[in-house]
Amino acid sequence: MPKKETITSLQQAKGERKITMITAYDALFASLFRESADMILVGDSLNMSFKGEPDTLSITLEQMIYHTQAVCNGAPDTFVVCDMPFGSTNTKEEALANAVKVFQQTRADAVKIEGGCERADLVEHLTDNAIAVIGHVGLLPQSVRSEGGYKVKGRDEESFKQVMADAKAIEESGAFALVIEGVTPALGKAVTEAVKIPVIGIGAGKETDGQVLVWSDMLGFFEAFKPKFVKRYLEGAKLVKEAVGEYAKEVRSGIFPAEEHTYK
Ligand SMILES: Nc1nc(=O)c2c([nH]1)NC[C@@H]1CN(c3ccc(C(=O)N[C@@H](CCC(=O)O)C(=O)O)cc3)CN21
Ligand SMILES: CC(C)C(=O)C(=O)O
Ligand SMILES: [Mg+2]
Repeated sequence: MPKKETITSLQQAKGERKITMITAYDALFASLFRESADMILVGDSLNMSFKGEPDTLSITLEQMIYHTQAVCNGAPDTFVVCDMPFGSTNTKEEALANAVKVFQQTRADAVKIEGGCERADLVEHLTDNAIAVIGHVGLLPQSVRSEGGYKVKGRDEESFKQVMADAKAIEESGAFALVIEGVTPALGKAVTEAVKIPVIGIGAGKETDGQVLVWSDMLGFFEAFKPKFVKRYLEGAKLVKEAVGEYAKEVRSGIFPAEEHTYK
């Protein structure tokens, strides 16, 4: 098993090697990812692909903590990041209290917070109080209702400049890394060059310091979700359906259970 990444080793990776991040929501899959991924993100995307909700907004801090505990159990030697859910970081005080809860109730190494300039003070309050923070700029899934959809950033000058300012403000606030989501490759590159902290992209082109994907998307389990930035490395849904179909057929025909599956 590779050695657990540290904040220092992740920061030293910038310009030297690409950082690989994948989400996980449970111990079993986390244990399968630990040998390949540098970091595991317990993403609030689990509200969609695990719970089946239409967006990420309704997941609670308690649910995030439960899944983070599971992931830490499955990947004890992997750097684990817990997404701070919608509504858990509205004020500095609330954000710190909730991040402390995450650190006390799980073995997460860091938390991730969506937002730019408007959250910079809040992120600084956390980093001042020994909470390791990853920022998240660009397309912000927790703003889907206020923005009226998932909108790629950087196609116009205004959003390009805004995301650049967001990234710099979050770096200033002491975040040790940044996730950038749903931006043009030019903006992904510009942000990566503008900050000293590692920038991990999702739908942000190939010039970032690393990549993150949602496990159920890249393994082809989440059939309904196939935005442009997802590459399928496995046809999970197809394989699972075939296997369960085979099982059902064998039960119905009496092939399963066979002699070797039966107690003597
Ligand atoms: N399973 C899963 N995977 C994710 O990557 C993910 C989640 N859930 N939930 C939280 C957010 C939501 N994400 C999303 C959701 C939709 C689009 C989307 O519809 N993208 C359009 C872009 C439209 C445009 O060009 O402006 C696309 O067609 O790719 C993108 C990211 C990414 N995150
Ligand atoms: C898409 C990634 C970056 C995320 O925030 C999540 O999985 O919730
Ligand atoms: Mg998230």
